[in-house]
Amino acid sequence: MSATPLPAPAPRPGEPAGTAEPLPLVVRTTRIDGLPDGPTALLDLLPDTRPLAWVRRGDGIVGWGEALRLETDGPGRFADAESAWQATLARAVVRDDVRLPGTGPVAFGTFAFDDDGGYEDHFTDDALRGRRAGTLVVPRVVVGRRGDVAWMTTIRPAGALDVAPGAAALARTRRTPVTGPGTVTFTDGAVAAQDWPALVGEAVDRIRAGELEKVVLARDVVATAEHPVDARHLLTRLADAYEACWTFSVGGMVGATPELLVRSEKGLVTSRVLAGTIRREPGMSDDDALLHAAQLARSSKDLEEHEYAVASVARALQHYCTSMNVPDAPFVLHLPNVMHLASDVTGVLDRSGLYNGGRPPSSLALAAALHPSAAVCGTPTVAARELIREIEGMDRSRYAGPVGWVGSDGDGEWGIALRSAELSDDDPRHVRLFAGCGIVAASDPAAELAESEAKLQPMRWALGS
Ligand SMILES: C=C(O[C@H]1C=CC=C(C(=O)O)[C@@H]1O)C(=O)O
Repeated sequence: MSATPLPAPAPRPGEPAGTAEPLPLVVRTTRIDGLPDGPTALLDLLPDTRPLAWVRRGDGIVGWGEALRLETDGPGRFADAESAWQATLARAVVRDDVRLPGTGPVAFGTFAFDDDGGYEDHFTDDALRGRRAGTLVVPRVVVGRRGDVAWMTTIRPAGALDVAPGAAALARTRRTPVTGPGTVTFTDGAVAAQDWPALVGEAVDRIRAGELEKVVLARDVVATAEHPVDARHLLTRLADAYEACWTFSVGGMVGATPELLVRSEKGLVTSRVLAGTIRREPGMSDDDALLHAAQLARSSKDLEEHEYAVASVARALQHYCTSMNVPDAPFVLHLPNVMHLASDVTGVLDRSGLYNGGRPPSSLALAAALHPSAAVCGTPTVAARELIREIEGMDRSRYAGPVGWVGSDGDGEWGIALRSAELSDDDPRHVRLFAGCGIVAASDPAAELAESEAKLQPMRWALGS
């Protein structure tokens, strides 16, 4: 694990370079007025370098700059990130005049789907590190909105130039115009689209043979753009068109996910569980959409897929809650490209600290406990993860891992990084798009390929000029 404050702290007298502890962070939050309304108003503030975002229906937080970056990896990536964050907070000097979720110190995070093992035959050491990584980024500036209240937070290592938060500081932020990617070509990722149904067929055989009940298999597509891909171009298009989703950007993972792994706010825990999908054709009438929704709600194959996902979330959350509400039946979530079976599971957080050395679990700890749910892995979890490692043949990296933010009181929101793309560090014109499908005994490989195409649609569209 490593913590990288920017700028690097100077060694104290007599101390060798590189061993100094990160300097304490100085954090100030102030209310700001005059932020325009609209689903992209926060995103429109972002500069082009490493934008950070978690926005839905115009509310949320965006950030830029790096006051601190915490890098972890392997099976301990969540716990190590949590303790590094707690250590950072313990030394921070905070003045928060707003006191809402997302004000004060905030870290944005993205975590790899998998943590370990089984890949050595397929991937190089470098690729393995990416697969296992976890990152928390504490921005220099955060701007947020919740309903009528907007705020700005500045975060700096003690001793760095003090920038008072407020409208004047916001106006001074240097922003280059958002650029489009130009012409974009798409090619097969690790597994060619035409070969993918055979993998689904293999999974169906293994399920029918009784090895497991459900597995989620994914595929990737590589996009190559004429110009460097500006994450802000993707973010604003997604936030405009997919308003029911959480539009995110952290560490080069960009997307609009409909699935909330966990929100923890003032003792109330919520998880939006999705599994079970039907495609929505472009131009479909409202009447046809309702017929499709009814078909989805009656589909025993989709209801089975959904039940496994809800059970996995309920099972993981029950250890942390004093009471829970798990809906008996799902509702149908309508998105522009697909409809999903959806269940909002809620619980009251056990604040006794019984399970966590006297402290209630943070939203990050809850995300760690819930990951990977059966919406992205399968049932039983271990068998499904093994089968994914064995047959998927793809580096999931941070696709289907938790992405979101955590605040100083532990409250925060973590989505599952779906309907997402990974921007390349090496070549800004390259982007990897991902989509996966839950497979059960009744799954049809050709239909799953069509479903994965529908799930790729938001990112393909966002890359349009
Ligand atoms: C794994 C993905 O979707 C999950 C979430 C909703 C519906 C799903 C399904 O019906 O298969 C998947 O469980 C993805 O979009 O890449």
